[in-house]
Formats: sequence, C-alpha cells, structure tokens
Amino acid sequence: MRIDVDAVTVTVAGARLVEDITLAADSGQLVGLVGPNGSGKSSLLRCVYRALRPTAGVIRLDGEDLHAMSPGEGARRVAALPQETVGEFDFTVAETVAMGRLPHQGVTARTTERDRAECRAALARVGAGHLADRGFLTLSGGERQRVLIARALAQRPRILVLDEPTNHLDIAQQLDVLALVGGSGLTVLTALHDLNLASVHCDLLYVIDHGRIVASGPPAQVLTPALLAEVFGVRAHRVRHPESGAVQLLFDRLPVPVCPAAPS
Ligand SMILES: Nc1ncnc2c1ncn2[C@@H]1O[C@H](COP(=O)(O)OP(=O)(O)OP(=O)(O)O)[C@@H](O)[C@H]1O
Repeated sequence: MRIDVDAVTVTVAGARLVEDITLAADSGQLVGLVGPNGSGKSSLLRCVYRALRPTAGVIRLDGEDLHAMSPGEGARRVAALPQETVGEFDFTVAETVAMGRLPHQGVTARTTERDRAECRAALARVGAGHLADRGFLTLSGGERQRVLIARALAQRPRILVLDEPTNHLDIAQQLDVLALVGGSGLTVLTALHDLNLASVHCDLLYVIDHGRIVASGPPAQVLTPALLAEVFGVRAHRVRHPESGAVQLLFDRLPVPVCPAAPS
C-alpha cells in the first residue's frame, strides 16, 4: 500500500511543529525520516498513526484520506510503534500482543483461534515466543521493543510506522529488527537516529530540519558531508562498506559557533 503525505502542517498551541511536508512511500518500501532532535519527526509520524491530526494537508493511503477513515479502518491499515510506550498495567506479553488483533475483532472483541495463531506467529517472528507468559513490565527494554513490534505485526497492517525502533536494542537486535521490517513486504515509515543503519536499510530517506523536509532521495545521494554539516553540525567522512559497498559515515563534531558577547 502506498502512502502519500501531502503538504502536511501541524500547529500545536501556536507552535509550528511540522511545516508543509510532502513525502511518499511506495508499496513495500522502507522509508527513513532522519533529522536532529526536535526537528519534527515524531510529530509527523504521529499524524500517520493518527495520534495527531494535521492542521493543514492530507495523508492518503492508496489515494484514500487516512483521517476520513473510521478508527477500525485506519487501524487495519496502519500499525505503529511509538517512541516511548509506557504501560501502566501489567499485562502478559501474550495479552499485549493480542491487543494488536482488536481492529480485526467485532464489537464483541472475541478472540478466535486465528487471532491466537497470528499472535504466536508474530512473537515467533521477532524471536520472542519464549516470553509469551511473562509480565510485560518485567521485560528488559530490548525485550519490550520486540514484543511491541510483534503487537504491530499481529495487527496485520499494510503500513508500519516506527519511531526509533532500534532504541534499547543491542547491535545484533538492531540489525535483526531492520532486516525483519525491511523484508516484511509492508510499507514502512520509520524515524531513525543512526544514519549508518538508515544508509544500509532504507530505500529512501527524507531529512527533516525545523519541521521541514530539506533533502530526500536514496541514502547515498542524501547523506553528503555538506548536508550533514548543515543539518547536524558534524563533519562526516564517507567510506564504503568493504563487502556491501553501502555508504557508511564517520563523524567529528564541527566547532559550535560562539555567539558574540552582548555589548555591555
Ligand atoms: N504537544 C506539543 N506542544 C508543543 N510543542 C511540542 C508538542 N509536541 C512536540 N513539540 C515540540 O515540537 C518539536 C518537534 O518535536 P518532535 O518530537 O516531533 O521531534 P523529533 O524530531 O521526533 O525529536 P527527537 O529526535 O528528539 O525524538 C520539539 O521542539 C518539541 O518540543
């Protein structure tokens, strides 16, 4: 399923968080959103998983206005892994993943054998089948992250929205999660801070700065030293991965400009 974000602006309490953003992810693409802290990545993603409504602009899924859909219709198409998911209640892992099936259940919310099978399969895909009976709140950060990805997969969406999915994960798990979502066949829109992971795994990158898209394209075209200096304030050296040939980056901090002293 294709997603088109068309001229989306988000204003909250007079603050413009996202300004006139247009981007697209084609069916099956893994599209990365990169940008400094506070640049607006989460705010844009929140619009795509409908935690926020754009102040202007429209988001379309295969041409249909996402925000005109019912909550159930939206949830059968888009699943999300928000940046920080705070669970107050001590559900088991199996119960947590089962919440992903709610959009497929009628008003009775009756769990079927198919729901249970989908949940078991989703947990197995993220290598967390053995955690099914554990309390969610007893899990490590990395285990929680995998369970929440399983919940999103159990939802059987067409589009997956991930906000920093590699947070809390060790390096092997980071690589596994991105390979998993990249090979899922779903259209994936993800915020990522690790530009080297983004370079290897994303088909397309959008760079966001101060709420606006400032560059877009295939990673090797986008991640240039000039752009990284301007947007992130770092000096980047590009090297090629010796086996895959993918662009990888080594960083130095650029000197932070010193503000001239105010006249006394
Ligand atoms: N509800 C809100 N009210 C006011 N300002 C907000 C609100 N939500 C976010 N912001 C501000 O909007 C800006 C963009 O925040 P956002 O979380 O979208 O950035 P981000 O790129 O995801 O950042 P990070 O990489 O640190 O997660 C920040 O300055 C943030 O403080």
